[in-house]
Amino acid sequence: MTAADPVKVMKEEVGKAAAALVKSNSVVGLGTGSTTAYAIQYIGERLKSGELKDIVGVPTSFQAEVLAKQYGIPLTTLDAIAHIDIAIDGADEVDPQKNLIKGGGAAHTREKVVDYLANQFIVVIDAGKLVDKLGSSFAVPVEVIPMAMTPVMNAIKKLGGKPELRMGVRKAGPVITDQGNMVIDVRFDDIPDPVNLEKTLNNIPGVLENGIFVNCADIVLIGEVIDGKPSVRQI
Ligand SMILES: O=C[C@H](O)[C@H](O)[C@H](O)COP(=O)(O)O
Repeated sequence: MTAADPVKVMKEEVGKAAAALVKSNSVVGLGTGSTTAYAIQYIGERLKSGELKDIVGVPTSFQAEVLAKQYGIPLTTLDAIAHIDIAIDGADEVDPQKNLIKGGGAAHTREKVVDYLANQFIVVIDAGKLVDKLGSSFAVPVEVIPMAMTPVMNAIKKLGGKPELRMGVRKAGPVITDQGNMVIDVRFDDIPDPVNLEKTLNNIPGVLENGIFVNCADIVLIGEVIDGKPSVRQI
């Protein structure tokens, strides 16, 4: 028998813990990525068992929509609801102030809309996503409309960033987002002020949204494996 992949174990454990926080009669923001996928699965299982009743989900991506349908979670749109009670979403980096970099799956634009609207935003990560400073291991994803790609890249270079157009895997050419745009991944040697950088990037004409999320995460659930045993702690 092969040993379970510890990262997968952490993701499943933390996804399950987040799913347990969802209450009946609530509107749930459904995030994107491999960690949130477990939360969606366990929300579906709680619905199926009758433990959870009358919830509707607001998906943050085509991936979340497909998974929600697969696990029997009824869906709605932002036009049909007055609020979101809880959103569950992953992250690529989390700093001690609970600022995030998101967008490893190119879904950060819709995620930002849904996660910021939620009364409670729960972030689900494995312990490897914790960093002392944002940008230390992950580039900042920037969604850009295709005709503005070159001027946006030039503007980013002037800010000291190193932009790289995200290319598809098993697809020739760039990654195309759910909105039909492209993603530029930007490496910064240092991000001393994430609040300011988020605004500065979004002010470049042609940028739709970037993956820096500040002042929005309420709880970060961290999946860990300690002495071979999976556990979840929160900050
Ligand atoms: O665009 C994708 C999202 O921001 C994801 O939530 C993020 O990349 C984390 O994904 P994962 O849980 O697969 O590491």
